[in-house]
Amino acid sequence: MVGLPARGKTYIAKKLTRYLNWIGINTRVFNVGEYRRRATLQYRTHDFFRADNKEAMEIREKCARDALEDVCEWLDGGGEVAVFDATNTTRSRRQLIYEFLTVNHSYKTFFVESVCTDARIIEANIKEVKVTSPDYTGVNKDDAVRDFKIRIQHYAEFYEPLDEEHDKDYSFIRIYNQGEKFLVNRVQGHVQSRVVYYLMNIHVLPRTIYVVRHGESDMNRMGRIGGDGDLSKRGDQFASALAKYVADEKLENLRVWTSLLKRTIQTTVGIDAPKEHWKALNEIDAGVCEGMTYAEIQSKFPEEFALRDADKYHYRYPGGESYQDLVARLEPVIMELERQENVMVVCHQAVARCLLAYFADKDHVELPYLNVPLHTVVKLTPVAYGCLVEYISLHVECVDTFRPRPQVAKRKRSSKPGRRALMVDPHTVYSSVPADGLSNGDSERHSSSPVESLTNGSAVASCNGDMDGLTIGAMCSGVVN
Ligand SMILES: O=P(O)(O)OC[C@H]1O[C@@](CO)(OP(=O)(O)O)[C@@H](O)[C@@H]1O
Repeated sequence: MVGLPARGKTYIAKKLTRYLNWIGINTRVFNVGEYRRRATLQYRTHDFFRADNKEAMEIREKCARDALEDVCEWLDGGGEVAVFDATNTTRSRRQLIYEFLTVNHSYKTFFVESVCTDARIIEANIKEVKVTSPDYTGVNKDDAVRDFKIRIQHYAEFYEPLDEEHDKDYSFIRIYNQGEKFLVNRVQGHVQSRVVYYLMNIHVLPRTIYVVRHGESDMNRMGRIGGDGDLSKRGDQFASALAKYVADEKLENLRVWTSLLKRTIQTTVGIDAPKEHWKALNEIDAGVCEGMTYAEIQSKFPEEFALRDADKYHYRYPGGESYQDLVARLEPVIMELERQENVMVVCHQAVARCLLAYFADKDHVELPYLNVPLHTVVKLTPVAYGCLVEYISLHVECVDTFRPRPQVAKRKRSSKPGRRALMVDPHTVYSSVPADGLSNGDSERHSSSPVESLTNGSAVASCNGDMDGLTIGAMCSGVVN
């Protein structure tokens, strides 16, 4: 990152990192401010940032070098992208970065500069995020704003922006006033071009995104997966409740997106807003298992069933898709969502999980077990460095289609290279979702053993998904080595 303080660098760094991780590129932010805070501990005024403060300058240099060492260690250990979040406002600092990472370690360096000349944006940024920074713990808000503005001046005295002449050999993007215009130079390779495309699509205007599953379907009531069934009577009631909810929210220029499947289109009939239907929003394709209950899959394809339980994110149904495939299919949807303002996406269980994982920064282990109940609106509101996630039940009864992370999952080393050796008990009994009322997770699985040990000595702790009303943070995060 490059740019004066309060130019949204950390916002960009975190958002980009969330996106790259979601598409499967292992990415991490290294924030030099955190190294500085660890090194200095006590509160520092703007004096600390004066270029003639020799002692402070040495500390700042050391922090940057330490962070760069950590970047290298992390990339050497299998990390794919490191976002080096600091001001990096001088040519000498950028040269140090380039020499360290590209010349000495052969990693590609790509600079992302945020240039901001709009005083209102800077003021808003200072007030929204800077005064609550740990640098100003216990400091009065006005004093913090005043101090921070002087800190910016100290940086501004020595600021050398990236420019086409001096920096023509570097790969970089300059973003002006949060996306008003861009200058892109020497993009090298696939990752950089995806980064550029992403950064050119995001915006910071306030808006709300709603992710909703279709109303309960006849297939849901029978506990059958996939297919293209109609809504049940209760599903229709939810459709009416949703139309009322949308009308009450009084959103400007709301757009409604559905999949091409009947149950999502039927759910939106009463909503008074322009609608678009995306094939990319169709539910995960369960291949040969389409239309079956989990119990039927388990009895007809016990090995497949066990494989899915062992690694639900990567498991691909024969003739169908995996969650990983689904994320790839949904990337254009995410990109378009980033470009839009208020949008309601009416979709399906697996699709909703993938979209929510992006917004709430959930990893591949948690993603396929996020609990997204039917007849519930998930409301996403962007806040400083992330997203507020609210679950709003519209109080229309429905079945529970959530199948918790299985309790029984053993692995042992394979004797045949390349073939995953699994010891998931394919005989654990499943019952289908009851057709006559609200089910809880208990109705679905009756398993025997609570925790299984792995052959390498560590354990997989099982846990059930849970929702705490406001966030989807309390989900499973078991680690499988
Ligand atoms: O990945 P799992 O947990 O099986 O959930 C996906 C399943 O959810 C279901 C319901 O069980 O989605 P949907 O919301 O479209 O009805 C199935 O169609 C789909 O296969």
